[in-house]
Amino acid sequence: MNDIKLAVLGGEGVGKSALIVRFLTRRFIGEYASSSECIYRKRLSIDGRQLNLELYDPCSQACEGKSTLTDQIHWADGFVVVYDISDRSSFIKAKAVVHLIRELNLGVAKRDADTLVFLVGNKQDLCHVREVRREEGQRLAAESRCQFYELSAAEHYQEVVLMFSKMVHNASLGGKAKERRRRPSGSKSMAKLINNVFGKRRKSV
Ligand SMILES: Nc1nc2c(ncn2[C@@H]2O[C@H](COP(=O)(O)OP(=O)(O)OP(=O)(O)O)[C@@H](O)[C@H]2O)c(=O)[nH]1
Repeated sequence: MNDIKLAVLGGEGVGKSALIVRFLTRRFIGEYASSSECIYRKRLSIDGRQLNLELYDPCSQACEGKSTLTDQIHWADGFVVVYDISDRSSFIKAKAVVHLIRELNLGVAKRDADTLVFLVGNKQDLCHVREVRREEGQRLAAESRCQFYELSAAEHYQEVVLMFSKMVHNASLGGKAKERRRRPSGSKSMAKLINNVFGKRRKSV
């Protein structure tokens, strides 16, 4: 069975947990605990194949055992980088995250340059107080070889599911190559790294 590991990254309060919870449970519950990082786990069937999905939701505030962005980037098969369209500072942060992912990819190996990254402008329902134009998101995505989405965890259930499903599908296609790249360092050391980075917090939905 394939294991797919996705990290949802971005600034504080952009709606990372809201997007994950919407995808996994269909619900938008409004308020989400943000004092700890966690990994949500779910078994999925995509194109008739069984997959174990792990979705990493970081902690924006200072918290025990907090992993670094570099650790998160090394752990995941794909990234959803989120900003809030009504908060320009969150777009600047998303841009920095996307650039860092691309820089680290190049540092590891040239063939990793196209690691899967989706750029998501969330809170589209707040477009009356928009601070980031859609074209700016599109431009950053095009420059950084990302797929781009503007959506609302609050109002667009179908779009949120489509976005994550596409990410899981694409990550599953690249999984074998990734597994081959991981093998030389040994699966034990990978498991150890994950435990060191994320501790033992796990959530199943
Ligand atoms: N209007 C609107 N509010 C949203 C949307 N998504 C999330 N929110 C709200 O934004 C706030 C932050 O959402 P979270 O999901 O906790 O954001 P986060 O990025 O996980 O936050 P941290 O873990 O603190 O970094 C909450 O009050 C959510 O209800 C959206 O699509 N539209």
